[in-house]
Amino acid sequence: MNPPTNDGVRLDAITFGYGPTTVVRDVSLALPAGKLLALLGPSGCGKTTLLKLLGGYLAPSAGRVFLRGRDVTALPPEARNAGTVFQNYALFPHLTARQNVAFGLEVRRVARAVCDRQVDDMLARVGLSAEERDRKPARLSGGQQQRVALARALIIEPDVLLLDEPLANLDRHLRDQLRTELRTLQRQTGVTAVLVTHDQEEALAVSDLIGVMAAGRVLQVGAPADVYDRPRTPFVAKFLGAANLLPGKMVGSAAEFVMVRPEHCALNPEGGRWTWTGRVAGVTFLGADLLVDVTCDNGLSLRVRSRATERVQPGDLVTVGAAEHHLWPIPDADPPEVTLTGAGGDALSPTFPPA
Ligand SMILES: Nc1ncnc2c1ncn2[C@@H]1O[C@H](COP(=O)(O)OP(=O)(O)OP(=O)(O)O)[C@@H](O)[C@H]1O
Repeated sequence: MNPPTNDGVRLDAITFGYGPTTVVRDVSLALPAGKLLALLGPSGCGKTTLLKLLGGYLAPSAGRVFLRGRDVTALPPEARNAGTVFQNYALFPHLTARQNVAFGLEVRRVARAVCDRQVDDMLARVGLSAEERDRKPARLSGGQQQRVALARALIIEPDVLLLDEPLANLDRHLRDQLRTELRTLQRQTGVTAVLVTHDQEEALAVSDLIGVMAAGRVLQVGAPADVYDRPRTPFVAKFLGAANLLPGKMVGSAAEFVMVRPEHCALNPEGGRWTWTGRVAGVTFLGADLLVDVTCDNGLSLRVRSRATERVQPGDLVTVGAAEHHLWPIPDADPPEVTLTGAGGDALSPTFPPA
């Protein structure tokens, strides 16, 4: 079968193990050219391994890898035209920023004058000042080093840009700023990109598509809002943000859980078909919002995100309501090797363990 020409990246049934331990299981996905895919999942789920399989640093035990419609499964990294940015920058310490970025062009024997111009253009695009360009990595901040790493990856006009937690070592403010810059640059250059992250917000904020991974599988791929609003499994629901998972079925659905996000729950609504009564177990002040945890008579715990102007205290008797269109019956179960609790600690404990 010929892959469609708008393919940026395609994985067909990729499986990989370190020795006998399988860490990537039968992964298939397609990313159109020019789009950014965020691979999101808890530590150890196989994100970096999948990125290495894309870059050619590892070879799959089964399946095929296509970049720009070309079957690269048997090709080594240097024949794949992939640009890579790692969490730890991995710049050449003895070279200046300029020389680091020029390296990829020199290997390709680009003429000196052309090379100089392109390197300067690229370093300007990533926001490095003229003076910083002549510094070695040790004299650049983490954010500046990551800008150089990005320039170095982009200057070769890669078929795919592979980003392995590139912002993880930066402080929060810089991380937010750089992720916006990264996204702008990716859009401007039109490069197809795959970003590995365990940060839900980062994945939702920068990507065209999110692939949620757990235990070596990609459980769902879709547009951020789609995956957030319509998760296919309980794990996906929980990993993308706080979720109330109500055990039980809605009429016409085989789902075992119905999801409602805390921001779609209201305290003491007037009327409504979907309401639960209980006592406030805890209140967390977040500035603009409050998180209100409610324990219902039947043992159910519900979290409500409401405006901080709401006046509630632990012990108050309240009603929690949600509009029917915000109730999402989760269509699939998690695969057996994926456990909500085992995969990521407390944040992933199901609110309502299955009976
Ligand atoms: N070189 C290796 N040899 C053996 N096992 C490995 C090796 N590298 C990774 N693993 C294991 O493979 C699994 C997947 O690792 P991988 O680094 O792909 O996960 P990850 O999702 O990127 O995690 P993190 O977010 O912590 O980097 C983990 O269980 C890990 O311990």
